[in-house]
Amino acid sequence: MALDIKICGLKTDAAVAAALAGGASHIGFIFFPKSPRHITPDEAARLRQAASGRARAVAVTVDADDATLDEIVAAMAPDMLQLHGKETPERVAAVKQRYGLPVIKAFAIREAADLAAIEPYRGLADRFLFDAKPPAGSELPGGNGVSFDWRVLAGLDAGCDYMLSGGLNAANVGDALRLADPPAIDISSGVESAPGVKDVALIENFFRAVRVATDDRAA
Ligand SMILES: O=C(O)c1ccccc1NCC(=O)[C@H](O)[C@H](O)COP(=O)(O)O
Repeated sequence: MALDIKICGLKTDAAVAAALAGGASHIGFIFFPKSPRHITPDEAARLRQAASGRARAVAVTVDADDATLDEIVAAMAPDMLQLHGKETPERVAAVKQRYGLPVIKAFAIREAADLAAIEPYRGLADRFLFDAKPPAGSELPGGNGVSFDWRVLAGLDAGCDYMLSGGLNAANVGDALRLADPPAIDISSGVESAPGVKDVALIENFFRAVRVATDDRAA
């Protein structure tokens, strides 16, 4: 099965183009004002055009209310919504019903026991995203460049569809793929030269590293 790759926190045409050229299956746009990757729905609407028919545009929000989601969905017509806050199963169900869009629900993971949190969301979220717990003092629930022990994911059942996220970069993605064998991966700060500043060369380098690792897996 092909590995899905999401490049998240895109803010420029050059970064979107590099993600698409590398073969991203998903591109993520952040709607969280405290994030250095935050953009407006109108900016996302323009940026996502290049991805039409090539990659899924994901709107990433944190405990967003209906009015905020209404504005995002109306402006940029995302292919998926990523809920990266403390959204309850009931909220996930309500969001799915209101917009008729697939939902990625994010969870913060440090140890195997943290995976129990997904149980009430099975059958509701279309895909899970496993990110590291934010470091103390961080105002961001994601995009912190911190990883967790990927080996805890190896125990998940085969039917569990998820993205491995948190602290990935070109140097460690091979280990992540080998240890967890995930169906999908997600990266943000590992392809940045500074917080919120995507670097085309780092994006290219990341895809190169993924190709090397996946070729090794297939061999
Ligand atoms: O990236 C952000 O700034 C962000 C802010 C608020 C909520 C979610 C956010 N990112 C979500 C993602 O999907 C990131 O790609 C994920 O957390 C991994 O980030 P990184 O560890 O930097 O690769």
